[in-house]
Formats: sequence, C-alpha cells, structure tokens
Amino acid sequence: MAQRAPLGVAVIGTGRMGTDHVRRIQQVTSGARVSAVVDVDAERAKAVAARVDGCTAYPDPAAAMAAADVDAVLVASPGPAHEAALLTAFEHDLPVLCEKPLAPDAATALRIMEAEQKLGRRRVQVGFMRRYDPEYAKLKALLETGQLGRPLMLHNRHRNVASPPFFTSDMLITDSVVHETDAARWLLGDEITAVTVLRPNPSSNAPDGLLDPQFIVFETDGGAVVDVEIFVNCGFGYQVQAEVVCERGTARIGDGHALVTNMAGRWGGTIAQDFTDRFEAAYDLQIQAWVDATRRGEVTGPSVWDGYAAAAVCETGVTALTEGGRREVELIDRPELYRS
Ligand SMILES: NC(=O)c1ccc[n+]([C@@H]2O[C@H](COP(=O)([O-])OP(=O)(O)OC[C@H]3O[C@@H](n4cnc5c(N)ncnc54)[C@H](O)[C@@H]3O)[C@@H](O)[C@H]2O)c1
Ligand SMILES: O[C@H]1[C@H](O)[C@@H](O)[C@H](O)[C@@H](O)[C@H]1O
Repeated sequence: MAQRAPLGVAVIGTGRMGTDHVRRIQQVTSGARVSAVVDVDAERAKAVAARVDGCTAYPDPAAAMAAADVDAVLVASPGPAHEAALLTAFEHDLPVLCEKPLAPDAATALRIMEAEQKLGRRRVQVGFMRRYDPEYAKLKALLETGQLGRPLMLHNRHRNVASPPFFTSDMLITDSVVHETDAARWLLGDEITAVTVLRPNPSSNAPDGLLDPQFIVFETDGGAVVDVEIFVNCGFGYQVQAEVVCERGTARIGDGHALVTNMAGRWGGTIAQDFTDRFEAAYDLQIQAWVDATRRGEVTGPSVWDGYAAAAVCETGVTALTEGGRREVELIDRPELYRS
C-alpha cells in the first residue's frame, strides 16, 4: 500500500510553545512534519528552521501559508496575533490548531467565528489541551457514566510557580483561568452564565500591583457552581486540581500521587514545576488527535464556539474583577455550524 505523505505543518510563532510544538511534531507525532516556521523575530524563526530538515523560515504567515509544502497551520503566537493568522489561514483554506486563548476578547472571537462560518465548515481546533489530559479524560468519562449522579459543584485550583514579567491582573483570568472556563463547560456540558471575582490580599511574593491570588465563582445554566483559585506566584510548584461534587459522590484529579517516597522519617512526592511537565501527555495527545483528524479531512476537538464562549466568560470576569459584583455573561445564540 502506498505511504501517504506526512502533513506539512507551518508553525506560526516560535517562542516557548511554538518551539516545543515543533519538537513534538518532529519527534513525537506520527503523520506530520514541520515544513515552515514564522516569527516576527526573523532570527528566532531561522534558528528553529535550521534544526529541522526541509523546514523554511518565513517572515510572515501569508508567505508560509502559500507554500506548496504547507497543508496545515499551528498558531502559537500571542493571543492578540491569533485573529490575523486565522483569517490568513481561512484565505488559504487551511486547517488550523490555534493555541489558547482563541482571542483576547469576545468581539474578536466573534469576528473569527463569522469568518469560519463563511467557509461553511469548521477549520479550527482551539488548543484547550486539558481535554486531552488523561486525568481530565478519566474524570469526563466517569461523569458521563452517570454513576455519581448530577454534578452540583466543581472546585478548581490553578497554581503557577511564578508569573512572567508581562503578566497583568486581568491575565490571571484571560490567560490562566481561560483553561478552567473551558474545562468547566466541557466537564459539565453547561454554559457559564455569571461570574463573581473575589480579591484576597495579594501575596507579598507577587509583583507590586498584581492582584494574585484571585478566587472566581462561575454559575452555569445547568445550575452548578464552579470555583477557581488562581494563584500564579505560589512559589512551590505547578498544580492544577479539580474536584467534582455530585449527588452520589465526588471525583478528584491533579493530586500528583503517581510516585510516593518514604525516606528519613518522611513520606512525599514531587510537584511539577511547569505546564510543559504537568501537561506533557495532554499536548502530545492533542497534536496527534489534530494531525489524525486533519489527515482524515475532519475537524474535531474544541471549536471556535468554545473559544468564543471562553473569551466572553473571561471578558465578563475582567469586568467583575475591576468593577466588582456578580456579572452576567452574554452569549449570542450558538450558530448551526457549532451545534453538533
Ligand atoms: N496550552 C497551554 O498550556 C499554553 C501554555 C503556554 C502558552 N500558551 C499559549 O501559546 C501561545 C504562545 O505562548 P508562548 O508562551 O509560546 O509565548 P512566547 O512569547 O514565548 O512566544 C510567542 C512567539 O510569537 C512571536 N510572535 C509575536 N507576534 C507574532 C506574529 N504576529 N506572527 C508570528 N509570530 C509572532 C514572538 O516573537 C514569540 O517568538 C499563546 O497563545 C499562549 O497563551 C498555551
Ligand atoms: O499561558 C500559560 C498556560 O496557559 C498555562 O497552562 C497556565 O497554567 C498559565 O497560568 C498561563 O499563563
């Protein structure tokens, strides 16, 4: 049987995530190769391309997407640059995996959704990779069996060792809690209808002026309540935990008890230090699922609707953070393209 050629992927943005995805596609993923890279920092793109056989560095996304050996696009530039890259990919009718967040606000996400609807079919998978994490997947599968009964509450903890220098108080919501926003919608099968944000005294380990930690409460249209502790300067490790409380029991993930040691009168284990460690399997499975679906001519996984809903919830969260109070989320009706 004739071997099919690997999918040629253009990676837009060769920073931390983009470079890691280039390595992943080249070394971990089957059925794909990186044929192009793009970065506004031309030297960075060239340095990445030089390490990959048959990969060309381009100065702008349009040039890369016009290349004959590019079949699909992975967008790993910062959130505000996603719209331009996605619209260019649509012009070339190329399938895209777009890192989270889809867009920095709901209006931008809506423009992307309108452009995708004009194509008449889905082209984009949004990089909400927690859906591919084996622990999250087990939790979702358990909830779907119905054994635990109806979910009533979902408690989340999201802790980072330290925030990057450019991090703002809004970004605790738009860049970090955007993950819990999608995870909650996906696990519960509900839309988030209202957001309240509480502001504990900031940690003295947080940079001056950064409102860190924050405690966020979501209400859903299914009547569940979701809380999220976001703490991006916790100092000790990278922790993402979730516990669903249902009518007949609870289920919890993220305790990191894979290896427990006993030594010198103490027991314990290690805590991951960053997301590339904690979510390595999720990133691998996400990219493989995207490549496999693309090669079948399908688009699966989190959609532009999911990216839009998350953006709308986060935007409402930023209003709740700055102005206080309980804020209701406004969503448009879900378009036909995103209903099945
Ligand atoms: N899924 C996750 O867990 C996860 C983790 C980290 C980051 N991310 C997301 O990945 C994306 C990239 O994050 P990062 O941490 O790699 O950022 P980064 O700053 O390390 O890298 C971004 C790169 O994009 C380049 N760039 C900026 N504007 C561009 C443009 N218009 N066209 C092409 N390149 C451009 C920059 O020069 C830089 O090299 C963001 O959307 C971020 O939210 C996701
Ligand atoms: O961009 C990163 C990434 O999305 C991580 O998964 C999250 O834990 C961080 O808080 C965020 O800044």
